[in-house]
Amino acid sequence: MYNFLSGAKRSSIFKGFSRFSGSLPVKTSLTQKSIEYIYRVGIRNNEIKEDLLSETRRIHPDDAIMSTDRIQGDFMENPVQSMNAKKCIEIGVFTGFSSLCTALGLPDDGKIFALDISEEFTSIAKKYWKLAGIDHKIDLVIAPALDTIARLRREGHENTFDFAFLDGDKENYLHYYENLLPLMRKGGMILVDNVAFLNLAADNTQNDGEAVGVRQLNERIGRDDRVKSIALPFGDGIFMVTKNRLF
Ligand SMILES: C[S@@+](CC[C@H](N)C(=O)[O-])C[C@H]1O[C@@H](n2cnc3c(N)ncnc32)[C@H](O)[C@@H]1O
Repeated sequence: MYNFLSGAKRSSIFKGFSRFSGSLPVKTSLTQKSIEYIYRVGIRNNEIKEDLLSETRRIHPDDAIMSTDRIQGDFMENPVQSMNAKKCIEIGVFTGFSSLCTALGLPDDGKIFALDISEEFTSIAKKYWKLAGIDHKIDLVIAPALDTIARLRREGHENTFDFAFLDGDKENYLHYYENLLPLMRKGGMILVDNVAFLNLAADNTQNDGEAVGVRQLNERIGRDDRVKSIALPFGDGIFMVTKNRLF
């Protein structure tokens, strides 16, 4: 028997939870308590992930906010594993949390090209990748990511990547996307972090380079017929983008 509360009780509980934003009906019934509950039951315990994030907070307290959200990290392991991804690329490594999550979804012979410019941040990454026993899956490249992507394209890697995670400097987001897409195989997936960019993307009065960069890419993806896409409202917002065809 269908028993999702009685009709009257259901409608009284949901009253006020369906909010309208312009012409978009947004059904959100989640209270803060429920969000915390979902995080509690939904995130799998992993000591190395927790240790990496707490060392990041201790050593880089002012930058620790850059780590990918804990639930997003666990989320990304799932498409990586279910699509049998083997060849991945990440732009923006920081202390290595998102690369660790991607690597945990890969088979033993999978590979991530992990791109960053900071030896200092990524020294923590290397320590935890080794502790997790996944360091052999990650090739760290310390150089401006646009240069590394251009080199990969020249060296014949176009149409070969299964999965990409875009989380680098936001001013360059649109350039990263346009240069990453040719590297992806048909059906390959790009996850783009920070769709909301700390609530600045939705505020058109915020015109610094990073907010503008994120906004430009969000609008580009939404109109791009080379891909399927959906933006998911958790963490700082994440765009899931799948390449439709070769071009
Ligand atoms: C938001 S953090 C990445 C967070 C990471 N995904 C994680 O889960 O911890 C952005 C990173 O981009 C790097 N970055 C900034 N400019 C870059 C560039 N031109 N090329 C490559 N990486 C860059 C920074 O050093 C920083 O580590």
